[in-house]
Amino acid sequence: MKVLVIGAGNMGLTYSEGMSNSTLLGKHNLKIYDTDPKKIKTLNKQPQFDVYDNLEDSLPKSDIIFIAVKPFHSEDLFSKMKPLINDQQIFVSLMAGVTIDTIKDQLNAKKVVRAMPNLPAKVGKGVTSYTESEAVSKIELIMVRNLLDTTGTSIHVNTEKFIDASTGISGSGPAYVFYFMQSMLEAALKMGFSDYDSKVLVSNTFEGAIELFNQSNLSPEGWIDRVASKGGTTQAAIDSMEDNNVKQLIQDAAYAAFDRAVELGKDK
Ligand SMILES: NC(=O)C1=CN([C@@H]2O[C@H](COP(=O)(O)OP(=O)(O)OC[C@H]3O[C@@H](n4cnc5c(N)ncnc54)[C@H](O)[C@@H]3O)[C@@H](O)[C@H]2O)C=CC1
Ligand SMILES: O=C(O)[C@@H]1CCC=N1
Repeated sequence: MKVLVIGAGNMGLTYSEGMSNSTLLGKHNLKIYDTDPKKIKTLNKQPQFDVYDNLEDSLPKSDIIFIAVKPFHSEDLFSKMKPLINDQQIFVSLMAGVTIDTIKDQLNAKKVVRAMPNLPAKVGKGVTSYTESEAVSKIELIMVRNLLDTTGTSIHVNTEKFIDASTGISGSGPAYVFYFMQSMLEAALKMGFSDYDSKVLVSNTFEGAIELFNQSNLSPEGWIDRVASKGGTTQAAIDSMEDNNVKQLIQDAAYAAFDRAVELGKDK
């Protein structure tokens, strides 16, 4: 099985590293193609990848092709790929919004998997949702899933609506968590802690809370009850968030990302 990754940015490189560190692909079965000469130069120093600056030499002989460019680059890319592809190849798009129908039409491809990963894939803790076009067989889907899972875990969804929805939850989600972290860091700094101490307080609070959650069957609400004493400090904080409708605002944000994913698909 020969894999090509198109676009060596955050996501493309993360997947390339995940796949090359796994036992799924033998040596020289992972190719990376990018148009940025600086990226090519840096990547050429990494022996685990075969790096290409053109599609003619990299695309025709690949079995599974990951597409990890920004959505607005897809149209131009597809027009260049179109003459070089065949019906047996499987295209795995990591792009937000771009629909399977768009990929099938603009690329003239049959086998398409649309996936929505997230950035913790960089540390093997990613979560990816994925769905496929009719022409992708069960075995092919398992092969793709195994490749996706080299960066963490994945869930299969039956419709693309859930790819757009998961963009609003898990795809963009790490940024919401970082936003919360940034807010807590700024609060700690305002209270007079040093940069270093603020970071230790905030990062360990997040890490510890996630660990508690993962090691139990308790819901986040259940854990809030364990932290909060009646009439105490946590209750004061939670009351303040409830008064300010923070839960609703976070849900609105997730829906804004979901809506934007749908909109990106319509722009094409
Ligand atoms: N960054 C994230 O957290 C997530 C990103 N995504 C999706 O992944 C895709 C890539 O995002 P990032 O990796 O963050 O972008 P990025 O900007 O880090 O990487 C894109 C790469 O594509 C290359 N490129 C541009 N045009 C090209 C072309 N025609 N042929 C070959 N290479 C080309 C660029 O040189 C760059 O290296 C996007 O479509 C995004 O929607 C999905 C989920 C999470
Ligand atoms: O912001 C974006 O459009 C991409 C998709 C999910 C995370 N990053």
